[in-house]
Amino acid sequence: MLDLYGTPIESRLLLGTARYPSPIVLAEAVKRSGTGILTVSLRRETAGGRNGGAFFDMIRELGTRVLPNTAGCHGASEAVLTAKMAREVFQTNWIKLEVIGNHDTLQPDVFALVEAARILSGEGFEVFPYTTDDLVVAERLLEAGCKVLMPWCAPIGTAAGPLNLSALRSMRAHFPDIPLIVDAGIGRPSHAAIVMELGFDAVLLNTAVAGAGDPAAMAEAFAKAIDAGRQAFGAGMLEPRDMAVPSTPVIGKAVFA
Ligand SMILES: CC(=O)[C@@H](O)[C@H](O)COP(=O)(O)O
Repeated sequence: MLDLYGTPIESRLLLGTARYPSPIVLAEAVKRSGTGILTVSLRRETAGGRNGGAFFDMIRELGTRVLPNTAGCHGASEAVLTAKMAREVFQTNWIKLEVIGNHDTLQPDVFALVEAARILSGEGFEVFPYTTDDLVVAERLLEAGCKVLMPWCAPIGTAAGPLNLSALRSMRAHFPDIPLIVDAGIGRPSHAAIVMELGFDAVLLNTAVAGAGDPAAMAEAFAKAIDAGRQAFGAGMLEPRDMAVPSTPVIGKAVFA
């Protein structure tokens, strides 16, 4: 079972809660996904014109564990402040730490991310950093106290799928014992299956489900793909070969008259 900061989690799908057509559709998607963790943006919901309090109440009523996030924060101090608000609102030390460094790509500012991770870990938070697939940054985040890493596979909201499989593969190989959750850029269930087949521990996604024609059906499709990818990883997959190998062994030679 997936273990995140000592908490066992059954489902390997973490789901975002933004951009659903309605709260009812969100609730149905959560149910059919079987997810054990929902991520909720503090800044978007409190500043986005909606009534943040009512939205947070609705999320609590779903009864699923919440991983609040600092989406929309652009500096370490803003992210730290938002994390502290999240701790008050959701009574949890978990925080998905997002510090955005570029408006167009929503690429994380990895320098501010490491700084914020160090401050928050020092204050008792259990930090889930949204990061790139860079190994040196990953090392720094672990040194800063993170025990889980959340590398992107493509920029947020692009649905582009894994853009750099080789970087993801080396991340898995370098950190065999650290829970690695692919976060952002997943567009299709097949993308989720691919990263799970590489040995990633879980997937976090939002746009591909919330923006689907039928979000609840898509949530279920993702859950199945994630389970299939995980099972395939555990079952031991064949490596691709250059030369053909007959799938039916042939004994002796056929004689044609
Ligand atoms: C909801 C959330 O936390 C997003 O910032 C996250 O990174 C998901 O990205 P996608 O919307 O691309 O799945």
